[in-house]
Amino acid sequence: MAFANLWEQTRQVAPSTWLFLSIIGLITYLVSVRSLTPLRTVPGPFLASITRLWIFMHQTRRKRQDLDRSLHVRYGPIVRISPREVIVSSPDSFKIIYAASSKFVKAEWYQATGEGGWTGKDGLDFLNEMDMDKYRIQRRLIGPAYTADAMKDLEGNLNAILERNIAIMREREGMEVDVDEFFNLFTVDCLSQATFSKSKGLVDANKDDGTIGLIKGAWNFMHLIGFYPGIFQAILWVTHRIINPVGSLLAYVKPRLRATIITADMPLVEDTTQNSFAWCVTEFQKRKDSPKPIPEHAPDIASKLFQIQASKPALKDHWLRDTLLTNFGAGGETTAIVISTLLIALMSDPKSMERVHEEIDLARREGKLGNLPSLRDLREHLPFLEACLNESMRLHPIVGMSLMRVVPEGGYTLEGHFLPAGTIVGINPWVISRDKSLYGQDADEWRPERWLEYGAEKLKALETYNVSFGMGARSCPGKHLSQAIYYKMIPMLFMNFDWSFAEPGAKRVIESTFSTRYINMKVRWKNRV
Ligand code: HEM
Repeated sequence: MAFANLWEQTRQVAPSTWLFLSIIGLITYLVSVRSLTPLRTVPGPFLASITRLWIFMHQTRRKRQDLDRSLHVRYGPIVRISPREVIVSSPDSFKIIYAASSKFVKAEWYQATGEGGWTGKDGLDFLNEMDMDKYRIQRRLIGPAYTADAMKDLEGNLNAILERNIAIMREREGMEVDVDEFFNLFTVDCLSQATFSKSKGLVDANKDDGTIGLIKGAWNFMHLIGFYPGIFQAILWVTHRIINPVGSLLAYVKPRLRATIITADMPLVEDTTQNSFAWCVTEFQKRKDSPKPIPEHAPDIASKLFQIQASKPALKDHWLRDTLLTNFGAGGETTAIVISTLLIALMSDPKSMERVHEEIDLARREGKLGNLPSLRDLREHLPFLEACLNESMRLHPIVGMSLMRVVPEGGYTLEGHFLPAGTIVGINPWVISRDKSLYGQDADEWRPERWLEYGAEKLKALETYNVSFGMGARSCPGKHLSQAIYYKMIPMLFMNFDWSFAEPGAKRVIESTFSTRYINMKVRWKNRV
Protein backbone atom coordinates (compact mmCIF):
# COMPACT_ATOMS: atom_id res chain seq x y z
CA MET A 1 0.00 0.00 0.00
CA ALA A 2 2.77 2.39 1.06
CA PHE A 3 4.61 1.58 -2.17
CA ALA A 4 1.50 2.22 -4.25
CA ASN A 5 1.08 5.64 -2.57
CA LEU A 6 4.67 6.52 -3.19
CA TRP A 7 4.36 5.50 -6.84
CA GLU A 8 1.22 7.58 -7.20
CA GLN A 9 2.91 10.64 -5.66
CA THR A 10 5.93 10.15 -7.90
CA ARG A 11 3.74 10.03 -10.99
CA GLN A 12 2.26 13.37 -10.07
CA VAL A 13 5.62 15.19 -10.07
CA ALA A 14 5.88 17.26 -13.24
CA PRO A 15 8.60 16.29 -15.80
CA SER A 16 10.10 19.77 -15.49
CA THR A 17 10.59 19.15 -11.75
CA TRP A 18 12.38 15.90 -12.53
CA LEU A 19 14.59 17.69 -15.01
CA PHE A 20 15.40 20.39 -12.46
CA LEU A 21 16.21 17.83 -9.74
CA SER A 22 18.40 15.87 -12.15
CA ILE A 23 20.35 18.98 -13.09
CA ILE A 24 20.84 19.88 -9.41
CA GLY A 25 21.97 16.31 -8.69
CA LEU A 26 24.40 16.36 -11.59
CA ILE A 27 25.84 19.72 -10.59
CA THR A 28 26.25 18.57 -6.98
CA TYR A 29 28.05 15.43 -8.20
CA LEU A 30 30.31 17.40 -10.55
CA VAL A 31 31.19 19.91 -7.86
CA SER A 32 32.01 17.13 -5.41
CA VAL A 33 34.28 15.15 -7.79
CA ARG A 34 35.86 18.22 -9.38
CA SER A 35 36.17 20.72 -6.54
CA LEU A 36 35.46 19.29 -3.12
CA THR A 37 37.78 16.28 -3.14
CA PRO A 38 41.52 16.58 -2.42
CA LEU A 39 41.99 14.66 -5.70
CA ARG A 40 40.96 17.84 -7.58
CA THR A 41 44.61 18.86 -7.84
CA VAL A 42 45.72 15.60 -9.44
CA PRO A 43 46.12 16.07 -13.20
CA GLY A 44 44.39 13.82 -15.68
CA PRO A 45 41.75 13.74 -18.43
CA PHE A 46 38.62 15.70 -17.52
CA LEU A 47 36.24 12.82 -18.29
CA ALA A 48 38.27 10.48 -16.09
CA SER A 49 37.80 12.78 -13.12
CA ILE A 50 34.01 12.64 -13.39
CA THR A 51 33.29 9.04 -14.32
CA ARG A 52 34.79 5.58 -13.97
CA LEU A 53 33.37 4.83 -17.41
CA TRP A 54 36.41 6.60 -18.87
CA ILE A 55 38.91 4.03 -17.59
CA PHE A 56 36.42 1.21 -18.15
CA MET A 57 36.10 2.11 -21.85
CA HIS A 58 39.88 2.28 -22.20
CA GLN A 59 40.18 -1.06 -20.47
CA THR A 60 37.86 -2.60 -23.09
CA ARG A 61 40.43 -1.63 -25.75
CA ARG A 62 42.96 -3.96 -24.11
CA LYS A 63 45.84 -1.54 -24.42
CA ARG A 64 46.22 -0.59 -20.79
CA GLN A 65 49.98 -1.17 -20.94
CA ASP A 66 50.28 1.64 -23.54
CA LEU A 67 47.60 3.87 -22.06
CA ASP A 68 49.21 4.20 -18.63
CA ARG A 69 52.63 4.94 -20.12
CA SER A 70 51.23 7.66 -22.37
CA LEU A 71 49.21 9.17 -19.50
CA HIS A 72 52.39 9.54 -17.42
CA VAL A 73 54.23 11.12 -20.35
CA ARG A 74 51.42 13.62 -20.76
CA TYR A 75 50.43 14.36 -17.15
CA GLY A 76 53.46 13.43 -15.03
CA PRO A 77 54.13 11.00 -12.17
CA ILE A 78 50.56 11.02 -10.86
CA VAL A 79 47.41 10.84 -12.97
CA ARG A 80 43.76 10.70 -11.98
CA ILE A 81 42.10 7.98 -14.01
CA SER A 82 38.69 7.91 -12.32
CA PRO A 83 36.86 9.97 -9.69
CA ARG A 84 38.64 8.04 -6.91
CA GLU A 85 41.54 6.29 -8.62
CA VAL A 86 45.04 7.50 -9.46
CA ILE A 87 48.07 5.88 -11.02
CA VAL A 88 51.59 6.83 -9.99
CA SER A 89 54.93 6.09 -11.57
CA SER A 90 57.92 6.90 -9.40
CA PRO A 91 60.15 4.33 -7.70
CA ASP A 92 59.58 6.16 -4.39
CA SER A 93 55.82 5.71 -4.58
CA PHE A 94 56.35 2.13 -5.67
CA LYS A 95 58.31 1.38 -2.50
CA ILE A 96 55.66 2.95 -0.28
CA ILE A 97 52.66 1.21 -1.83
CA TYR A 98 54.06 -2.29 -2.22
CA ALA A 99 56.48 -2.60 0.74
CA ALA A 100 56.11 -5.81 2.75
CA SER A 101 54.92 -3.75 5.73
CA SER A 102 52.63 -1.56 3.62
CA LYS A 103 49.12 -0.82 4.88
CA PHE A 104 47.85 -0.33 1.31
CA VAL A 105 45.51 -3.30 0.89
CA LYS A 106 44.20 -4.71 -2.37
CA ALA A 107 41.42 -2.76 -4.07
CA GLU A 108 37.91 -4.12 -4.51
CA TRP A 109 38.60 -4.73 -8.23
CA TYR A 110 40.18 -8.03 -7.11
CA GLN A 111 36.85 -9.26 -5.77
CA ALA A 112 35.82 -10.02 -9.34
CA THR A 113 38.61 -12.60 -9.55
CA GLY A 114 36.83 -14.73 -6.96
CA GLU A 115 33.43 -16.09 -6.14
CA GLY A 116 32.39 -12.96 -4.29
CA GLY A 117 31.46 -14.83 -1.11
CA TRP A 118 28.81 -16.96 -2.83
CA THR A 119 30.35 -20.40 -2.34
CA GLY A 120 31.12 -20.05 1.36
CA LYS A 121 33.59 -17.89 3.22
CA ASP A 122 36.10 -20.59 4.02
CA GLY A 123 37.79 -21.00 0.65
CA LEU A 124 41.38 -20.46 -0.38
CA ASP A 125 41.80 -17.85 -3.07
CA PHE A 126 44.92 -15.79 -2.52
CA LEU A 127 44.43 -13.33 -5.34
CA ASN A 128 41.33 -11.79 -3.78
CA GLU A 129 41.60 -12.70 -0.10
CA MET A 130 41.01 -9.63 2.05
CA ASP A 131 41.26 -11.23 5.50
CA MET A 132 45.00 -10.90 6.06
CA ASP A 133 45.04 -13.12 9.16
CA LYS A 134 43.50 -15.99 7.23
CA TYR A 135 45.72 -15.19 4.24
CA ARG A 136 48.90 -15.43 6.33
CA ILE A 137 47.83 -18.73 7.88
CA GLN A 138 47.11 -20.21 4.44
CA ARG A 139 50.32 -18.88 2.88
CA ARG A 140 52.39 -20.25 5.77
CA LEU A 141 50.74 -23.65 5.43
CA ILE A 142 51.24 -24.14 1.70
CA GLY A 143 54.52 -22.18 1.49
CA PRO A 144 56.93 -25.12 1.95
CA ALA A 145 55.52 -26.84 -1.16
CA TYR A 146 56.50 -23.86 -3.33
CA THR A 147 60.02 -22.94 -2.20
CA ALA A 148 63.01 -22.96 -4.57
CA ASP A 149 64.31 -25.95 -2.64
CA ALA A 150 61.04 -27.85 -3.03
CA MET A 151 61.36 -27.50 -6.81
CA LYS A 152 64.42 -29.77 -6.80
CA ASP A 153 62.15 -32.69 -5.94
CA LEU A 154 59.97 -31.92 -8.95
CA GLU A 155 62.87 -31.94 -11.37
CA GLY A 156 62.46 -35.59 -12.42
CA ASN A 157 58.87 -34.88 -13.38
CA LEU A 158 59.79 -31.76 -15.31
CA ASN A 159 62.55 -33.64 -17.12
CA ALA A 160 60.06 -36.30 -18.18
CA ILE A 161 57.57 -33.87 -19.72
CA LEU A 162 60.21 -31.65 -21.29
CA GLU A 163 61.94 -34.60 -22.90
CA ARG A 164 58.65 -35.91 -24.23
CA ASN A 165 57.35 -32.62 -25.61
CA ILE A 166 60.67 -31.60 -27.16
CA ALA A 167 60.77 -35.01 -28.91
CA ILE A 168 57.23 -34.38 -30.20
CA MET A 169 58.31 -30.96 -31.46
CA ARG A 170 61.32 -32.45 -33.22
CA GLU A 171 59.02 -34.91 -34.99
CA ARG A 172 56.76 -32.03 -36.04
CA GLU A 173 59.55 -29.90 -37.49
CA GLY A 174 58.29 -27.06 -39.67
CA MET A 175 54.91 -26.93 -37.98
CA GLU A 176 53.29 -23.50 -37.76
CA VAL A 177 51.88 -22.54 -34.37
CA ASP A 178 50.41 -19.53 -32.67
CA VAL A 179 53.16 -18.77 -30.19
CA ASP A 180 50.86 -17.86 -27.30
CA GLU A 181 48.56 -20.84 -27.77
CA PHE A 182 51.40 -23.31 -28.22
CA PHE A 183 53.25 -22.32 -25.06
CA ASN A 184 50.00 -22.34 -23.13
CA LEU A 185 49.60 -26.00 -24.13
CA PHE A 186 53.21 -26.72 -23.20
CA THR A 187 52.89 -24.98 -19.85
CA VAL A 188 49.70 -26.82 -18.88
CA ASP A 189 51.53 -30.09 -19.63
CA CYS A 190 54.40 -29.01 -17.37
CA LEU A 191 52.06 -27.86 -14.61
CA SER A 192 50.01 -31.05 -14.68
CA GLN A 193 53.20 -33.10 -14.52
CA ALA A 194 54.60 -30.96 -11.69
CA THR A 195 51.31 -31.09 -9.81
CA PHE A 196 50.32 -34.77 -10.17
CA SER A 197 53.23 -36.52 -11.94
CA LYS A 198 50.96 -36.89 -15.01
CA SER A 199 50.81 -34.78 -18.12
CA LYS A 200 47.60 -33.63 -19.72
CA GLY A 201 49.25 -34.29 -23.07
CA LEU A 202 48.09 -31.08 -24.71
CA VAL A 203 51.18 -30.61 -26.89
CA ASP A 204 50.75 -34.16 -28.13
CA ALA A 205 47.05 -33.59 -28.86
CA ASN A 206 47.89 -30.11 -30.16
CA LYS A 207 44.69 -28.74 -28.74
CA ASP A 208 43.33 -27.05 -25.67
CA ASP A 209 41.35 -29.27 -23.31
CA GLY A 210 39.30 -26.22 -22.38
CA THR A 211 41.71 -24.93 -19.73
CA ILE A 212 43.23 -22.14 -21.77
CA GLY A 213 39.92 -20.99 -23.23
CA LEU A 214 38.41 -20.99 -19.78
CA ILE A 215 41.18 -18.88 -18.28
CA LYS A 216 41.11 -16.38 -21.14
CA GLY A 217 37.33 -16.17 -21.04
CA ALA A 218 37.40 -15.64 -17.31
CA TRP A 219 39.96 -12.83 -17.54
CA ASN A 220 38.08 -11.20 -20.44
CA PHE A 221 35.19 -10.84 -18.05
CA MET A 222 37.00 -10.22 -14.76
CA HIS A 223 39.31 -7.40 -15.85
CA LEU A 224 36.26 -5.34 -16.84
CA ILE A 225 33.66 -6.24 -14.26
CA GLY A 226 36.21 -5.59 -11.50
CA PHE A 227 35.62 -1.86 -12.06
CA TYR A 228 31.99 -2.31 -11.07
CA PRO A 229 31.93 -4.54 -7.98
CA GLY A 230 28.24 -3.75 -7.39
CA ILE A 231 27.29 -5.04 -10.84
CA PHE A 232 29.51 -8.09 -10.29
CA GLN A 233 27.66 -8.88 -7.08
CA ALA A 234 24.34 -8.37 -8.85
CA ILE A 235 25.40 -10.79 -11.60
CA LEU A 236 26.41 -13.34 -8.99
CA TRP A 237 23.09 -12.86 -7.19
CA VAL A 238 21.14 -13.44 -10.40
CA THR A 239 23.37 -16.40 -11.27
CA HIS A 240 23.13 -18.14 -7.94
CA ARG A 241 19.55 -17.27 -7.12
CA ILE A 242 17.94 -17.47 -10.55
CA ILE A 243 20.08 -18.84 -13.39
CA ASN A 244 21.87 -21.69 -11.64
CA PRO A 245 18.72 -23.19 -10.17
CA VAL A 246 17.13 -23.44 -13.60
CA GLY A 247 20.39 -24.71 -15.05
CA SER A 248 21.05 -22.17 -17.77
CA LEU A 249 23.80 -19.59 -18.07
CA LEU A 250 24.07 -16.24 -19.76
CA ALA A 251 26.37 -16.63 -22.75
CA TYR A 252 28.66 -13.74 -21.91
CA VAL A 253 29.29 -14.62 -18.29
CA LYS A 254 29.49 -18.37 -18.91
CA PRO A 255 33.28 -18.75 -18.73
CA ARG A 256 33.45 -16.79 -15.49
CA LEU A 257 30.60 -18.71 -13.98
CA ARG A 258 32.14 -22.03 -14.94
CA ALA A 259 35.28 -20.98 -13.10
CA THR A 260 33.15 -20.09 -10.09
CA ILE A 261 31.35 -23.40 -10.16
CA ILE A 262 34.57 -25.35 -10.46
CA THR A 263 35.97 -23.93 -7.28
CA ALA A 264 32.78 -24.87 -5.50
CA ASP A 265 32.25 -28.52 -4.62
CA MET A 266 31.65 -30.14 -7.96
CA PRO A 267 30.78 -33.69 -8.87
CA LEU A 268 33.90 -35.67 -9.71
CA VAL A 269 34.37 -36.92 -13.22
CA GLU A 270 36.84 -39.43 -14.61
CA ASP A 271 36.93 -37.88 -18.08
CA THR A 272 40.42 -36.53 -18.65
CA THR A 273 39.39 -34.72 -21.81
CA GLN A 274 37.86 -32.19 -19.45
CA ASN A 275 39.67 -28.99 -18.66
CA SER A 276 42.55 -29.09 -16.19
CA PHE A 277 40.47 -27.67 -13.37
CA ALA A 278 37.94 -30.51 -13.44
CA TRP A 279 40.81 -32.95 -13.98
CA CYS A 280 42.69 -31.45 -11.04
CA VAL A 281 39.70 -31.97 -8.73
CA THR A 282 39.48 -35.61 -9.86
CA GLU A 283 43.18 -36.23 -9.35
CA PHE A 284 43.07 -34.55 -5.95
CA GLN A 285 40.23 -36.84 -4.88
CA LYS A 286 42.03 -39.94 -6.18
CA ARG A 287 45.12 -39.02 -4.18
CA LYS A 288 43.07 -38.34 -1.13
CA ASP A 289 41.25 -41.67 -1.36
CA SER A 290 44.41 -43.56 -2.19
CA PRO A 291 45.33 -46.05 0.52
CA LYS A 292 49.04 -45.56 -0.34
CA PRO A 293 51.10 -43.82 2.35
CA ILE A 294 52.38 -40.36 1.55
CA PRO A 295 55.86 -40.80 0.03
CA GLU A 296 58.83 -39.55 2.00
CA HIS A 297 60.29 -38.05 -1.14
CA ALA A 298 57.47 -36.01 -2.65
CA PRO A 299 57.98 -35.74 -6.41
CA ASP A 300 55.07 -33.41 -7.12
CA ILE A 301 53.15 -30.51 -5.56
CA ALA A 302 50.16 -32.66 -4.61
CA SER A 303 52.24 -35.07 -2.57
CA LYS A 304 54.11 -32.16 -1.01
CA LEU A 305 50.84 -30.65 0.14
CA PHE A 306 49.55 -33.99 1.46
CA GLN A 307 52.85 -34.33 3.33
CA ILE A 308 52.30 -30.92 4.91
CA GLN A 309 48.74 -31.84 5.79
CA ALA A 310 49.89 -35.01 7.54
CA SER A 311 51.81 -32.92 10.07
CA LYS A 312 49.57 -29.85 9.95
CA PRO A 313 45.88 -30.81 9.81
CA ALA A 314 45.06 -27.09 9.79
CA LEU A 315 45.56 -27.43 6.03
CA LYS A 316 41.98 -28.33 5.25
CA ASP A 317 41.14 -30.63 2.36
CA HIS A 318 39.48 -27.97 0.26
CA TRP A 319 42.32 -25.50 0.90
CA LEU A 320 44.71 -28.14 -0.38
CA ARG A 321 42.54 -28.79 -3.42
CA ASP A 322 42.15 -25.08 -4.19
CA THR A 323 45.92 -24.60 -3.92
CA LEU A 324 46.35 -27.25 -6.60
CA LEU A 325 43.75 -25.52 -8.77
CA THR A 326 45.69 -22.28 -8.40
CA ASN A 327 48.67 -23.85 -10.19
CA PHE A 328 46.56 -24.01 -13.34
CA GLY A 329 44.55 -20.84 -12.85
CA ALA A 330 47.50 -18.58 -12.08
CA GLY A 331 50.47 -20.44 -13.49
CA GLY A 332 49.50 -21.45 -17.02
CA GLU A 333 49.16 -18.38 -19.15
CA THR A 334 51.65 -16.36 -17.07
CA THR A 335 54.48 -18.86 -17.57
CA ALA A 336 53.54 -19.24 -21.24
CA ILE A 337 53.79 -15.48 -21.74
CA VAL A 338 57.29 -15.34 -20.23
CA ILE A 339 58.47 -17.96 -22.72
CA SER A 340 56.68 -16.72 -25.83
CA THR A 341 57.70 -13.11 -25.20
CA LEU A 342 61.36 -14.03 -24.89
CA LEU A 343 61.13 -16.08 -28.06
CA ILE A 344 59.63 -13.20 -30.01
CA ALA A 345 62.17 -10.72 -28.61
CA LEU A 346 65.03 -12.94 -29.75
CA MET A 347 63.46 -13.68 -33.13
CA SER A 348 63.17 -9.93 -33.62
CA ASP A 349 66.87 -9.46 -32.89
CA PRO A 350 68.84 -12.00 -34.99
CA LYS A 351 72.17 -10.83 -33.53
CA SER A 352 71.09 -11.68 -30.00
CA MET A 353 69.56 -14.94 -31.19
CA GLU A 354 72.88 -15.87 -32.78
CA ARG A 355 74.72 -15.02 -29.56
CA VAL A 356 72.30 -17.18 -27.56
CA HIS A 357 72.90 -20.12 -29.91
CA GLU A 358 76.68 -19.62 -29.69
CA GLU A 359 76.54 -19.44 -25.90
CA ILE A 360 74.50 -22.64 -25.70
CA ASP A 361 76.72 -24.49 -28.18
CA LEU A 362 79.85 -23.45 -26.26
CA ALA A 363 78.38 -24.54 -22.92
CA ARG A 364 77.52 -27.90 -24.49
CA ARG A 365 81.00 -28.34 -25.96
CA GLU A 366 82.49 -27.55 -22.55
CA GLY A 367 80.24 -30.15 -20.94
CA LYS A 368 78.40 -27.55 -18.84
CA LEU A 369 75.01 -28.13 -20.44
CA GLY A 370 73.41 -31.49 -21.06
CA ASN A 371 70.33 -32.42 -23.10
CA LEU A 372 68.19 -31.75 -20.05
CA PRO A 373 69.32 -28.50 -18.39
CA SER A 374 69.22 -28.44 -14.60
CA LEU A 375 67.35 -25.80 -12.60
CA ARG A 376 70.59 -23.82 -12.27
CA ASP A 377 72.16 -24.11 -15.73
CA LEU A 378 70.56 -21.07 -17.28
CA ARG A 379 71.71 -18.80 -14.46
CA GLU A 380 75.14 -20.39 -14.01
CA HIS A 381 76.26 -21.15 -17.55
CA LEU A 382 74.17 -19.01 -19.93
CA PRO A 383 74.62 -15.39 -18.77
CA PHE A 384 73.59 -13.83 -22.06
CA LEU A 385 70.42 -15.90 -22.31
CA GLU A 386 69.64 -14.92 -18.72
CA ALA A 387 70.22 -11.26 -19.63
CA CYS A 388 67.78 -11.66 -22.55
CA LEU A 389 65.21 -13.21 -20.22
CA ASN A 390 65.59 -10.34 -17.73
CA GLU A 391 65.28 -7.80 -20.51
CA SER A 392 62.26 -9.49 -22.01
CA MET A 393 60.49 -9.65 -18.64
CA ARG A 394 61.40 -6.02 -17.99
CA LEU A 395 60.08 -4.72 -21.30
CA HIS A 396 57.05 -6.99 -21.29
CA PRO A 397 55.86 -7.59 -17.71
CA ILE A 398 53.07 -10.15 -17.50
CA VAL A 399 50.60 -7.87 -15.74
CA GLY A 400 49.58 -4.95 -17.95
CA MET A 401 47.35 -2.94 -15.66
CA SER A 402 47.86 -1.02 -12.44
CA LEU A 403 48.23 -3.27 -9.38
CA MET A 404 45.47 -1.50 -7.49
CA ARG A 405 45.71 -0.84 -3.77
CA VAL A 406 43.71 1.34 -1.34
CA VAL A 407 45.13 4.33 0.52
CA PRO A 408 44.91 3.48 4.25
CA GLU A 409 43.23 5.33 7.10
CA GLY A 410 44.52 8.88 7.49
CA GLY A 411 45.37 9.28 3.81
CA TYR A 412 48.81 9.55 2.26
CA THR A 413 50.79 12.09 0.30
CA LEU A 414 52.28 10.70 -2.89
CA GLU A 415 53.96 12.67 -5.67
CA GLY A 416 53.14 15.88 -3.76
CA HIS A 417 49.39 15.23 -3.68
CA PHE A 418 47.36 14.30 -0.64
CA LEU A 419 45.31 11.18 -1.36
CA PRO A 420 42.44 10.68 1.09
CA ALA A 421 41.85 7.25 2.68
CA GLY A 422 39.98 4.99 0.29
CA THR A 423 41.58 6.40 -2.86
CA ILE A 424 42.62 3.62 -5.20
CA VAL A 425 46.26 3.90 -6.19
CA GLY A 426 48.61 1.70 -8.14
CA ILE A 427 51.50 1.42 -10.54
CA ASN A 428 51.39 -0.37 -13.85
CA PRO A 429 54.34 -2.82 -14.11
CA TRP A 430 54.82 -1.56 -17.69
CA VAL A 431 55.57 1.87 -16.25
CA ILE A 432 57.96 1.06 -13.40
CA SER A 433 59.92 -1.46 -15.45
CA ARG A 434 60.75 1.23 -18.02
CA ASP A 435 61.59 3.93 -15.51
CA LYS A 436 64.51 5.99 -16.81
CA SER A 437 65.88 6.77 -13.35
CA LEU A 438 66.27 3.01 -12.83
CA TYR A 439 67.29 1.76 -16.27
CA GLY A 440 68.72 4.83 -18.00
CA GLN A 441 67.65 6.93 -20.96
CA ASP A 442 67.35 3.87 -23.20
CA ALA A 443 64.87 2.23 -20.82
CA ASP A 444 62.33 1.76 -23.62
CA GLU A 445 64.79 -0.11 -25.80
CA TRP A 446 65.58 -3.80 -25.97
CA ARG A 447 69.21 -3.98 -24.88
CA PRO A 448 69.90 -7.23 -23.01
CA GLU A 449 73.56 -6.29 -22.58
CA ARG A 450 72.54 -3.84 -19.85
CA TRP A 451 72.11 -6.79 -17.47
CA LEU A 452 75.73 -7.83 -18.02
CA GLU A 453 76.99 -4.29 -17.43
CA TYR A 454 75.24 -3.69 -14.10
CA GLY A 455 77.33 -4.39 -10.99
CA ALA A 456 76.11 -6.44 -8.03
CA GLU A 457 74.96 -3.34 -6.14
CA LYS A 458 72.89 -2.03 -9.04
CA LEU A 459 71.34 -5.45 -9.62
CA LYS A 460 70.36 -5.65 -5.95
CA ALA A 461 68.84 -2.18 -6.08
CA LEU A 462 66.87 -3.02 -9.24
CA GLU A 463 65.51 -6.16 -7.63
CA THR A 464 63.65 -3.88 -5.19
CA TYR A 465 61.61 -2.61 -8.13
CA ASN A 466 61.24 -5.87 -9.98
CA VAL A 467 57.51 -6.33 -10.12
CA SER A 468 57.48 -9.38 -12.40
CA PHE A 469 56.05 -11.50 -9.61
CA GLY A 470 54.35 -8.78 -7.60
CA MET A 471 55.73 -7.28 -4.40
CA GLY A 472 55.66 -7.41 -0.65
CA ALA A 473 53.07 -9.30 1.35
CA ARG A 474 50.99 -10.03 -1.78
CA SER A 475 53.73 -11.32 -4.03
CA CYS A 476 53.32 -14.40 -6.19
CA PRO A 477 53.48 -17.74 -4.34
CA GLY A 478 54.08 -19.61 -7.62
CA LYS A 479 57.30 -17.82 -8.60
CA HIS A 480 59.62 -20.78 -8.04
CA LEU A 481 57.26 -23.22 -9.71
CA SER A 482 57.06 -21.21 -12.90
CA GLN A 483 60.79 -20.45 -12.78
CA ALA A 484 61.52 -24.17 -12.44
CA ILE A 485 59.54 -24.69 -15.67
CA TYR A 486 61.01 -21.91 -17.73
CA TYR A 487 64.60 -22.12 -16.46
CA LYS A 488 64.63 -25.65 -17.82
CA MET A 489 62.45 -25.20 -20.91
CA ILE A 490 64.04 -22.05 -22.34
CA PRO A 491 67.56 -23.44 -22.94
CA MET A 492 65.98 -26.52 -24.52
CA LEU A 493 63.96 -24.42 -26.96
CA PHE A 494 67.10 -22.73 -28.28
CA MET A 495 69.35 -25.77 -28.01
CA ASN A 496 66.98 -27.85 -30.13
CA PHE A 497 65.45 -25.42 -32.59
CA ASP A 498 65.95 -22.53 -34.98
CA TRP A 499 62.90 -20.28 -34.92
CA SER A 500 61.32 -18.12 -37.61
CA PHE A 501 58.19 -16.02 -38.06
CA ALA A 502 55.62 -17.81 -40.21
CA GLU A 503 54.32 -14.43 -41.42
CA PRO A 504 57.38 -12.16 -41.20
CA GLY A 505 55.53 -8.94 -42.14
CA ALA A 506 52.65 -9.50 -39.72
CA LYS A 507 51.89 -6.65 -37.33
CA ARG A 508 52.95 -7.27 -33.73
CA VAL A 509 49.85 -6.95 -31.62
CA ILE A 510 50.04 -6.97 -27.84
CA GLU A 511 46.77 -7.22 -25.99
CA SER A 512 46.11 -6.93 -22.30
CA THR A 513 43.34 -7.93 -19.98
CA PHE A 514 45.08 -8.42 -16.62
CA SER A 515 47.97 -10.22 -18.28
CA THR A 516 49.50 -9.02 -21.52
CA ARG A 517 50.25 -11.24 -24.51
CA TYR A 518 51.06 -11.31 -28.21
CA ILE A 519 48.09 -12.33 -30.27
CA ASN A 520 48.00 -14.03 -33.68
CA MET A 521 51.76 -14.38 -33.78
CA LYS A 522 52.65 -17.43 -35.84
CA VAL A 523 56.06 -19.07 -35.61
CA ARG A 524 57.84 -22.17 -36.94
CA TRP A 525 60.80 -24.18 -35.78
CA LYS A 526 63.51 -26.15 -37.54
CA ASN A 527 65.50 -28.81 -35.75
CA ARG A 528 69.06 -27.97 -34.87
CA VAL A 529 71.25 -31.05 -35.01
C1 HEM B 1 55.80 -16.65 -14.85
C2 HEM B 1 54.74 -16.98 -14.14
C3 HEM B 1 54.06 -16.05 -13.18
C4 HEM B 1 54.08 -14.69 -13.13
C5 HEM B 1 54.82 -13.72 -14.05
C6 HEM B 1 53.25 -14.29 -12.01
C7 HEM B 1 53.05 -12.99 -11.63
C8 HEM B 1 52.30 -12.60 -10.54
C9 HEM B 1 52.12 -11.23 -10.12
C10 HEM B 1 52.69 -10.00 -10.79
C11 HEM B 1 51.33 -11.26 -9.03
C12 HEM B 1 50.83 -10.04 -8.22
C13 HEM B 1 49.47 -9.64 -8.66
C14 HEM B 1 48.89 -8.49 -7.90
O1 HEM B 1 49.50 -7.93 -6.99
O2 HEM B 1 47.81 -8.11 -8.28
C15 HEM B 1 51.00 -12.63 -8.77
C16 HEM B 1 50.18 -13.05 -7.75
C17 HEM B 1 49.82 -14.36 -7.59
N1 HEM B 1 50.30 -15.46 -8.26
FE1 HEM B 1 51.60 -15.48 -9.76
N2 HEM B 1 52.75 -15.41 -11.41
C18 HEM B 1 53.23 -16.51 -12.09
C19 HEM B 1 53.00 -17.83 -11.81
C20 HEM B 1 52.22 -18.29 -10.79
C21 HEM B 1 52.03 -19.66 -10.44
C22 HEM B 1 52.70 -20.88 -11.09
C23 HEM B 1 51.16 -19.69 -9.42
C24 HEM B 1 50.69 -20.93 -8.72
C25 HEM B 1 50.77 -21.09 -7.45
C26 HEM B 1 50.80 -18.31 -9.11
C27 HEM B 1 49.92 -17.89 -8.13
C28 HEM B 1 49.69 -16.58 -7.78
C29 HEM B 1 48.76 -16.18 -6.73
C30 HEM B 1 47.88 -17.11 -5.91
C31 HEM B 1 48.85 -14.79 -6.61
C32 HEM B 1 48.08 -13.88 -5.66
C33 HEM B 1 48.93 -13.58 -4.46
C34 HEM B 1 48.27 -12.55 -3.55
O3 HEM B 1 47.40 -11.83 -3.97
O4 HEM B 1 48.65 -12.44 -2.42
N3 HEM B 1 51.47 -17.49 -9.96
N4 HEM B 1 51.62 -13.43 -9.69
